[in-house]
Amino acid sequence: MLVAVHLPDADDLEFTSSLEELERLVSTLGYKTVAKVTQNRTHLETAAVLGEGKLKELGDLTGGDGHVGTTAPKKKDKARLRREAEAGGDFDDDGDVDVEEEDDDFGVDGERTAKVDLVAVDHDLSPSQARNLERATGAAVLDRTGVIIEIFHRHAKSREARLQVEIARLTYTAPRLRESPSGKERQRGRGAGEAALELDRRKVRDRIAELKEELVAVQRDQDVRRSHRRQARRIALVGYTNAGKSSLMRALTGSDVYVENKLFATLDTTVRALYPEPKPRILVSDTVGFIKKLPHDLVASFKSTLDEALEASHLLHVVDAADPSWESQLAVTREVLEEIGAGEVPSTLVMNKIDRLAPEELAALRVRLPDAWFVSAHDPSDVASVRERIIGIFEATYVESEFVIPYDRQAVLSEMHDSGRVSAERYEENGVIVTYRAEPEVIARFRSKLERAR
Ligand SMILES: Nc1nc2c(ncn2[C@@H]2O[C@H](COP(=O)(O)OP(=O)(O)OP(=O)(O)O)[C@@H](O)[C@H]2O)c(=O)[nH]1
Ligand SMILES: [Mg+2]
Repeated sequence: MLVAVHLPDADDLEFTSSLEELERLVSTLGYKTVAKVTQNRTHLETAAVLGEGKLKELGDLTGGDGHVGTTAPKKKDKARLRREAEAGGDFDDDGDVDVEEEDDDFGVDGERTAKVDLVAVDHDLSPSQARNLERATGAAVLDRTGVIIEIFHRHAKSREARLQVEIARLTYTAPRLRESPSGKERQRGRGAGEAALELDRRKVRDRIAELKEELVAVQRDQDVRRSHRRQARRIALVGYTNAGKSSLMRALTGSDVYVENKLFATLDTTVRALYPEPKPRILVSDTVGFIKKLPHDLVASFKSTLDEALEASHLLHVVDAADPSWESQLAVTREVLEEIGAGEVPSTLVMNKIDRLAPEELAALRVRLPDAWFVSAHDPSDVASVRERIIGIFEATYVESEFVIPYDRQAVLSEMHDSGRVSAERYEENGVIVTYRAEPEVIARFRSKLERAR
């Protein structure tokens, strides 16, 4: 069940697309949305976001009693416990959790026929709002941040990503611990509860510190690995989630990175060489997608997941041109890039999925964005032209120079072929005269190499 309040500062498109995005986010978690409860209001209600009447309506739909009672929530906490148990929660070693029956025949017209597993709210909830909503609905409640953290938690694969997500998750859960005592604490009775809570909070703090240390170690290892790749020329694909970065990566590198029509299909950076390989080769990084209202702790985790990519000399900013909210997605991506210190890296807009646009829409966009590349990642000839243009980006920095390479130093000539473009070779008495185009640093490197040999 999705819940959102249409506040006066959001226009209709923003409101619906945000809600649709939330729907896609929960579907990434494996939930099917059965209904959306929305309300026009000037502000969010302090107690439980929705007004009293709407809250009652929501309770009817979810099988809860629809108000923020004062009694200790007994039954309702099971949902939370179960979720935490499923998610491998760190605080509840109480494995003895009742699993409530699941029932699929939910009356969309709002009859009280079945329970829902999750109420996802498209606003940031305070711990007490979340708590109150859980009481009123009898279901587990997550806000957008909680949903996103949960996705990362379930899907992060690399050691580094998992550490970062765990830190974000604990930081998110810690304040919520205060107002929602876990089963373990309740068993200990009232007085003990307080002490146990203190203990739990301290445990969380210690654990966060521990994880941060581990993270530093993992990152040190990666720095070493990265420095081996440093000479390579690199570009990074960045952009909003589901824009088509991985699809483009696959097509450009002939690799089989994961592509899926779901949000946050990619959570780790992968690096592959452009294929067929130009000389010198160019590395392409595929990165995690951005999303609006990205939880702050995850921004930090994005930063480090993205660090590698940000060492790229050029960013291809991939945009889903067929998404009605592409403009705000573009703005969000730029903001986050700015925030993680990548605002200055040169970038090119790649308007993707143009196969989904009507010809006149495409024409209008071309006029608006004269410098952007317009492509479909599914069209091989578009991909080929992206490849050529990527090579072009690097060759644009080339300068031309002439070298004399003695006959006993022909190995240097073959190295030169590997790191730039040899445009002419003339065999003379004292060696091969080579007209060479490459990056200025590369030219300088060969100069000093040949000087030294003399
Ligand atoms: N029609 C069309 N669909 C595309 C195109 N490029 C990608 N898609 C589809 O868009 C969906 C998302 O593609 P991905 O490549 O996984 O997107 P991503 O940017 O890597 O997404 P995240 O990893 O979730 O951030 C998939 O269903 C793709 O098949 C395109 O040019 N045209
Ligand atoms: Mg991807």
